[in-house]
Amino acid sequence: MSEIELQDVEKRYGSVTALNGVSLSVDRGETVGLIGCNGAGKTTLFKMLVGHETPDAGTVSVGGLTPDAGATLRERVGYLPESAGFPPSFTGREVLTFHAEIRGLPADEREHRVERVLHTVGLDEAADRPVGGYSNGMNRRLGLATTLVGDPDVLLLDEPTAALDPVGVSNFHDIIEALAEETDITILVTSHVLSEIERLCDRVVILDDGSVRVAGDVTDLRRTTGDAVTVTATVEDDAATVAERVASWDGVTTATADPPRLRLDCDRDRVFDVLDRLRDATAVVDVEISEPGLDAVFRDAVTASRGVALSTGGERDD
Ligand SMILES: Nc1ncnc2c1ncn2[C@@H]1O[C@H](COP(=O)(O)OP(=O)(O)OP(=O)(O)O)[C@@H](O)[C@H]1O
Repeated sequence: MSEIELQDVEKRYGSVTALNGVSLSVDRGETVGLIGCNGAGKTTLFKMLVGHETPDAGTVSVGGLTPDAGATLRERVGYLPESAGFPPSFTGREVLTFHAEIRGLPADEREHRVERVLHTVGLDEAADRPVGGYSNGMNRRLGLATTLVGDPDVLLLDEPTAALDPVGVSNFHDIIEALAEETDITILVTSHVLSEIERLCDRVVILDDGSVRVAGDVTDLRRTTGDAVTVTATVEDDAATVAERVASWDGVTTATADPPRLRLDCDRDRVFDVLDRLRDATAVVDVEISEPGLDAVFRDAVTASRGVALSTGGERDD
């Protein structure tokens, strides 16, 4: 049986339809990414899974519980909202002990559980410092620890790494990957950084305007973007002139220049012929071949649902 099951879920706020017939099934132990533009309905869906909202129509079940199960549901679900603040004078350990208490952990288990989650998120050494002095990354990891202290079956992470520096992002990813690998916790994560979803998730769900547009295995979805690969090369000759010449070659779909870089979209089975020709035509300093990522899948899904092309990466519409 699925850990999370939504059937034709609708949620309205006045005249705004936040969720419009969402059906979704997530198995225990899966890590699923939820992506969509601002206002697509991601946070509303999370709030429903943790029982902060109830559906106007349709059904929601998490581990067999419905959103109106209240505290019983919240014991099973750890929810890390987009922003979570803590009293600055509390130490990390005090924050977690408080969360352990409100989650109803017996007093004799609290200390051990707090110690364990401090270790999981790498805050052992900072445990007794006031959180007012924590970095953004440490704050986010403490937020994650507050969700883990109740030993949840389901973890909901809403843009968990927004505003973190690259080291903070990488530390956070390592923790999530370890959790996914070493436990059977079910993880749902939203992000506007699609490479993050590609790294962390087995499956992805694309929401737009309150509806699921695409859902599937990350690798399979990337394959649906066709047989194109992108070659990025640094060339010694003027890249714009080279791009003009290369644009008409067999196997090249588009050629653009951002001197000294050249960017070519090529047919996958012709890419090495194109590279050989390129090397004959100009001195190539370095070259990189990349496959289309989730950003292409996302753009196609949203473009198809709206009937208009997104102008840029398309992750945000604000
Ligand atoms: N409490 C509320 N009252 C009124 N409208 C709301 C409320 N919560 C959400 N909405 C509206 O529902 C829609 C979906 O919002 P939601 O926050 O779920 O989107 P989101 O995908 O999480 O967006 P973001 O990426 O910006 O966080 C938006 O149009 C939003 O304005």
